[in-house]
Amino acid sequence: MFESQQTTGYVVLCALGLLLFIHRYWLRSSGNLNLPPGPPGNRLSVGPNIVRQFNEWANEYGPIFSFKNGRQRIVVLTTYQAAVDVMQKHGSDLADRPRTVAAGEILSGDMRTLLVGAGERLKKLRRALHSQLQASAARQYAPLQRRNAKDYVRNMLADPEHHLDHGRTYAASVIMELTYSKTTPTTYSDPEVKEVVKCLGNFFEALRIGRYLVDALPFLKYIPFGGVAELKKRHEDELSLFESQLFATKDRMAKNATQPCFATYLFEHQKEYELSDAELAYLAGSMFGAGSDTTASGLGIITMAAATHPHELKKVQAQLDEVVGRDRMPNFDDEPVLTQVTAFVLEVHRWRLIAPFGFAHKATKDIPWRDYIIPSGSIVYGNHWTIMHDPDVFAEPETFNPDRWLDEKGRIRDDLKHFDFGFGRRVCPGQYVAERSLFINTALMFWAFNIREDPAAPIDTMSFTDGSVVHPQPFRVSIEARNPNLREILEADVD
Ligand code: HEM
Repeated sequence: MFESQQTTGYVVLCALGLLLFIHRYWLRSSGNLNLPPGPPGNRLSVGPNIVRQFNEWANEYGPIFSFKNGRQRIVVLTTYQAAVDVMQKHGSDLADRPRTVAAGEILSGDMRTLLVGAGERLKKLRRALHSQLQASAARQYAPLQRRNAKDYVRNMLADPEHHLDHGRTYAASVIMELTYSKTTPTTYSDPEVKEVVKCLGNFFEALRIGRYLVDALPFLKYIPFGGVAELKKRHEDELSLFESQLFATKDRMAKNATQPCFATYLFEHQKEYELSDAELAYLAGSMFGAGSDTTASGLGIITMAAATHPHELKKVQAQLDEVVGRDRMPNFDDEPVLTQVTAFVLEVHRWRLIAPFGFAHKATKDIPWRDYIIPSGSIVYGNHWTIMHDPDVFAEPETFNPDRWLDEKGRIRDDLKHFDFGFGRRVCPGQYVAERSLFINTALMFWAFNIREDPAAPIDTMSFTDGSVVHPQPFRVSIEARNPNLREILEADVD
């Protein structure tokens, strides 16, 4: 009896599956799978504030919308489920990047990982990155991350007004040491760092839609005047900067005067990866662009969230007091039990996105989703902001609520994800290093300080810079040590 019921169940399921398949096949073959809905006409420019525009269209058109930008079709996914179904499950069909002539081909000589299209070169670059940044490798940076996080605490204690700059200093120092084994103190005013930051500014400028005519008229690439000449010059300057940093490390290697780092690893494995000197220089050089700016922004948002949500800060501090106590500072070994710290950071990733509309992927196959088709060749964005504010998954999405990341036993939920690090095959390779940076700084900062909003200067938590990676606009906070012996404990602490 039970067996026959089970068999009938299977038959019904198979029949339903077959019907669905036939329906899809019929829709596709009859050309009836629709293009996703979207604003009419040709949107040659989506306006200066892409985040706002994408959010408005998400409200109007729902989980998926599309529009034409010149000859290019752009498709945007706006809900959590759409992101899982398309960006994650079709990761291999979306591993490519759209062509960017100004930023990718000319300025970066087609060597900046972020913009390299799918293919052999990308595989080699990502393999090299992965070997040094994957979860197990990321653990080796614990001492350097914690040492710099303590400097962050020291800087906050001495000069709370410049808290955003201290976040930048932390992020720059960690990346410079991890990449080139640079151990001399790093600040944003260092000439070397200033040069790298200038290159990063040039890069984001070149990425801006409509900034360079050559993106609309690629043949201009071969006529080196005006914008193209400027981009070529910037490429030469950038390459020579990245090469000088890389070869300085090689010189130190020859003198046995360097610690192992990403650059030394690259030289030792250059033959295996079959990468040229210029490719190595870019691979190492663009770590700063990808890893420093983003991490610094994350630290700023954490301070913003703490100052504007005192109740949530207190909850984290209560756990810190219980697990760590007041006589020593937290460390990475405490991480598994400091679930409130992890939940706070996860909620920061959801609440205010560091890369709010994500980075462009390119479809290399037709991708069906529900009754729609994402045509091969489309540029596809998973809109991080709306995905992480999807009310079907995150109740009251505007509310900063770290508890949503915890299960009933207070453990971190494993059925929920944030997409601040992107998707599928192009997911951020630095995510483990970044997560550990945000964890240790949050643990140390919240252990050390009460962070408060200054009632005379209320914080606008929606006030951010524009761009692919955004930063909080400057805001004031009051920072007060929780322990009168903070300085002594800091000095006595050894890694
Ligand atoms: C909180 C900090 C960070 C955030 C929010 C972040 C976010 C992202 C995002 C959204 C992408 C693009 C993913 C996509 O296309 O779907 C990306 C790519 C990348 N990130 Fe990160 N990132 C962070 C930190 C780092 C760090 C610390 C490093 C290096 C140490 C790093 C290295 C890279 C690289 C090399 C890429 C290009 C990968 C590719 O295009 O294949 N990132 N990151």
